[in-house]
Amino acid sequence: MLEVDGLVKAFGGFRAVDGCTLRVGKGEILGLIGPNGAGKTTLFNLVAGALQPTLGTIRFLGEDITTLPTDARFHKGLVRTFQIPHEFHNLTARENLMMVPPRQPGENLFANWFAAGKVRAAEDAVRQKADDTLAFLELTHVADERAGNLSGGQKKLLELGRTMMTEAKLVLLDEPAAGVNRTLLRKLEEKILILNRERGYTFILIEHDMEMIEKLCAPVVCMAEGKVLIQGDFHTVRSDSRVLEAYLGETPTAVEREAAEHDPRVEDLREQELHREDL
Ligand SMILES: Nc1ncnc2c1ncn2[C@@H]1O[C@H](COP(=O)(O)OP(=O)(O)OP(=O)(O)O)[C@@H](O)[C@H]1O
Repeated sequence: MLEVDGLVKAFGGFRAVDGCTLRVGKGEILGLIGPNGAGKTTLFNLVAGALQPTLGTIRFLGEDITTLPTDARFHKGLVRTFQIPHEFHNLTARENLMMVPPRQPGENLFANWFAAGKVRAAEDAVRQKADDTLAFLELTHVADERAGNLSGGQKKLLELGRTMMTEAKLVLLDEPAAGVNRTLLRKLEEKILILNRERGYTFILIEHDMEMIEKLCAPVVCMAEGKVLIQGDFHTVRSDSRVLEAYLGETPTAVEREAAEHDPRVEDLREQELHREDL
């Protein structure tokens, strides 16, 4: 579905992404992990079209999209979730979903004037789709609530819902677990799995929460210093010494080592490793 070849993004003399080659197959939920500054978000920005690569190519469904603008990629079904924009906080959850479909007939002045009935029918269809999406996400009870008043987890579900209002094929999720409580996290995971297994969505998911990566993602790709370090199943990647080294830093100073020792992500990796050994 997605083929990234030799991708480089240089900021001045520094390469945030440094020769990335990656394949994402249809129906996968690919987990992208790596320490801070590994280049994950920059890679997302390149794939979504928010940044132009210095070198390399990106193909989506067999088509070279390297120079296509973001909205053209969006129309092809390559969708990145974004935090709900600040100016949308005063809109209700339902209205936030209804804003998504591009080129609504209601936006066209002449269509409004000449075909008011048609516009109303289209708006009714969009409203219905928004209500179906809210029902799927179990957010019907907050349909008329201002988006700004929703909890962190509800906002994440709504962001996922915005991708369901389009014909999304590949969805890029940037840290979906961040700021979400455990209960809503389980719900978010469940919805991602249903969208993947029953509705054919492919996902790339950047995440520091290793539990979520383990539950949802195959394959897992670990990036470090702008490069793909390793790709494989969660257990293979987790137990690869290069991955642990990347999280700890190759030649850490005493202070850095002390900080890394207490990094919750490293503790998380270690804990899971010990748990695996127990088994
Ligand atoms: N616009 C920019 N100009 C200069 N340097 C940048 C720019 N954007 C990112 N970088 C640098 O590129 C590197 C990779 O950043 P990026 O945000 O892609 O990492 P990341 O893997 O997503 O990290 P995190 O997990 O902390 O979000 C970092 O060193 C960052 O400071």
